Amino acid sequence: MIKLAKFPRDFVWGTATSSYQIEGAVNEDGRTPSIWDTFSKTEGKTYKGHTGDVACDHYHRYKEDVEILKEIGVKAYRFSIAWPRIFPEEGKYNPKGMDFYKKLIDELQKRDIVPAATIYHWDLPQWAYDKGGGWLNRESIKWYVEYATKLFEELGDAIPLWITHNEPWCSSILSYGIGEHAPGHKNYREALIAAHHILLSHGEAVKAFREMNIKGSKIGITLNLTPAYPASEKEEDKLAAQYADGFANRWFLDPIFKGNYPEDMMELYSKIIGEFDFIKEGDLETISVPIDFLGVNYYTRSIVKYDEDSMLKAENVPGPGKRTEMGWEISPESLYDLLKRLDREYTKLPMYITENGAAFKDEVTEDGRVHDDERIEYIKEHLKAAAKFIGEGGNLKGYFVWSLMDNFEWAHGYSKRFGIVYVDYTTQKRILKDSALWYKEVILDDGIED
Ligand SMILES: OC[C@@H]1[C@@H](O)[C@H](O)[C@@H](O)c2nc(CNc3ccccc3)cn21
Repeated sequence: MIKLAKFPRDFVWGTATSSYQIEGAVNEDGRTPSIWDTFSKTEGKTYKGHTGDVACDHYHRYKEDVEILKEIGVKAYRFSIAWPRIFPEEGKYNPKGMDFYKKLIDELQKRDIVPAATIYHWDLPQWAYDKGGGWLNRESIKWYVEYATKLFEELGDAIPLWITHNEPWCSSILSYGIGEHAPGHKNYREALIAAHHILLSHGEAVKAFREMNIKGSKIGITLNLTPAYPASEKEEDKLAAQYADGFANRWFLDPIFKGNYPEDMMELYSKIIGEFDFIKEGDLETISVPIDFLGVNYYTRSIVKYDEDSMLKAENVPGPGKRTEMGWEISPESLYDLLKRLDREYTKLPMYITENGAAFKDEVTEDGRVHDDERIEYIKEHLKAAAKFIGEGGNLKGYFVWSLMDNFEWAHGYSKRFGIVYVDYTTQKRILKDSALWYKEVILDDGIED
């Protein structure tokens, strides 16, 4: 069999999850509610009122799940830490909450699996929201740094890859502006204030991490990035794509890597939100403190045409490609374009694809298996794009499939399955899908065969 794409021997093959989506045990060992506990229990916010109360019961089944990671042969496992387990109340550290993560890390280390920890993957403690709206309150930076510092103290060098935030775009724009995610606000000025405070909290945590001089550990941030393409060669469609790119990507990439918000978006947004009085002297220096790597979450691209009436002057146009169960166009070539653009315009730092994957209609067939050929195809095509970038000298160091297992898909509840491992939520039985068996071979070969 010829190899379609070969990866470096030290390429980091992983899978990813997040705390609220898999753990369950929402009232156990001192954990208090997060904004997602509140949001998911609010009428109409999630599919059929689904919540993370039980999820994949990973809090109790973590040993079995780490054994599955070993069976698949991953080199690294990206998970997130639930802030409400660590600080159930402001200023009140909960060692029992930390103990869970120490046990999880211990299981990973026993199997030579590298832990990659996301400090914040959207489960803000409800107490923080109750004090001035969570990320709307500039005090959230202090609360976050206290939380992150405790993690560095307790887990420090046991975690080689620290990720400050998962997708600030989602925890701000989607959550305070569009309202699809917790806390469900629909106020664009609030969204930009939240984004600013989240980015500031990132910078302050990196500074705290540097002061602690944690040997062998690296720190970065994960951004969800969606390349925007014009629907035609018309100048107005190109302008629409510029604004769509600013909305999704540059509003976060520029402050982190260039130390400023993009001028064109500042001008556009000022007409909507008024003064940027929440940006203080020195903030952009803090946000742009040097990091060690960039995490890239890639799923799909956008194609836009000019729309005078929309805030962004852009209207999405459906692409020609096949779609996943989320309705997202499958566009592996756009991942290559994205990686090349990041390398060209933003950073030569190591990058990790910290999430890439797809939801498809998965079912357990008579043979007790899940033949998810579409997911194999999706991952294969995106790995080929990644290999092409590496082959051209691109500094891509790893790839984490989203997700290890089916889990709570936010507003979609359990209706969308992203896992390479199937979860039967009535029995909590795990079944390795064909994609997990295929990924195992890719990892063994450090490459893809057709
Ligand atoms: O939707 C799949 C995953 C989700 O389960 C992860 O928790 C999250 O990190 C994640 N981010 C994206 C891409 N961004 C996005 C865009 C619109 C809505 C929700 C997420 C996809 N995903």
